[in-house]
Amino acid sequence: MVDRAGPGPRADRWCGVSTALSVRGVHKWFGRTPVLQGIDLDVAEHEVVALIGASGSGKSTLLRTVNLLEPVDDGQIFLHEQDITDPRVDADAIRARIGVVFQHYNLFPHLTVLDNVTLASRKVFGVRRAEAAERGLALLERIGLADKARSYPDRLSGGQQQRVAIVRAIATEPELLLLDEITSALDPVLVGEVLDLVRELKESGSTIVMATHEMGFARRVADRVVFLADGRIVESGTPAQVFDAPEQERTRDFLARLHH
Ligand SMILES: Nc1ncnc2c1ncn2[C@@H]1O[C@H](COP(=O)(O)OP(=O)(O)OP(=O)(O)O)[C@@H](O)[C@H]1O
Repeated sequence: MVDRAGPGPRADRWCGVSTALSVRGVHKWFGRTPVLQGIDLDVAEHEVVALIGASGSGKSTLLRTVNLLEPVDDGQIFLHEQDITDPRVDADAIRARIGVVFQHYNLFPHLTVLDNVTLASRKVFGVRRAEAAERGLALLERIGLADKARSYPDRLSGGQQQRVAIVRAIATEPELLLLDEITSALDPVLVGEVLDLVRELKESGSTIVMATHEMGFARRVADRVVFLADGRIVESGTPAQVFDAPEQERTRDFLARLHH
């Protein structure tokens, strides 16, 4: 694997950064099919990493192993130096430290927008209703949707729902945010809205790992782009390095195919 990104400008900006996530030698099989074949990936605090690669290359599976939705078959994953693949860990407690947003917004349809945003703070962290509501409203304000607080999700556009799903994921101030194809179900205008929000999160210091098919999205938001093929990291670097001057033939082939 080739990583040309180095510490990069963000490491300078957030001086003294530590490693938020460390994936070490992770293997995963589905039956006899190897899906992750020795993944090593370190993500610094405040870093935004985009996983790119063909369909089936293992991006979602990697995110799912980090969120403990899939057990690893070999290797270890550390969240702020805690081995979260240790079978003795409390998986729910680990998941409470990680925010996740999927392609389909997955808001609870029977809960109002505000209750969607505050549910985890109240149920998992025991924050009092009034305090959770105040914080939830502030988050909705931030994305211009405070007037929808009492609405149900089906009254919102896809882009609005996806932004609510994102603020719901950050409402508990997670140490790490995993975004899995969050723009795939949206039309181009709405992609822009979601992109702006992710950029804002980046500016406020969130640590993000996102799987995406949108190279424009990866280029504009990521500090580092990681290209996966057949469950392996083939190449990693800054967006300019990977997109404009890929060193590996497989990366070049993948990018060339996107343009045809
Ligand atoms: N639960 C499962 N059982 C069996 N095979 C699975 C399962 N989940 C994923 N796979 C297989 O693992 C491989 C990697 O899938 P994964 O979803 O991680 O790829 P991806 O890079 O995220 O693809 P996409 O870009 O299409 O979302 C694929 O071959 C897929 O069919």
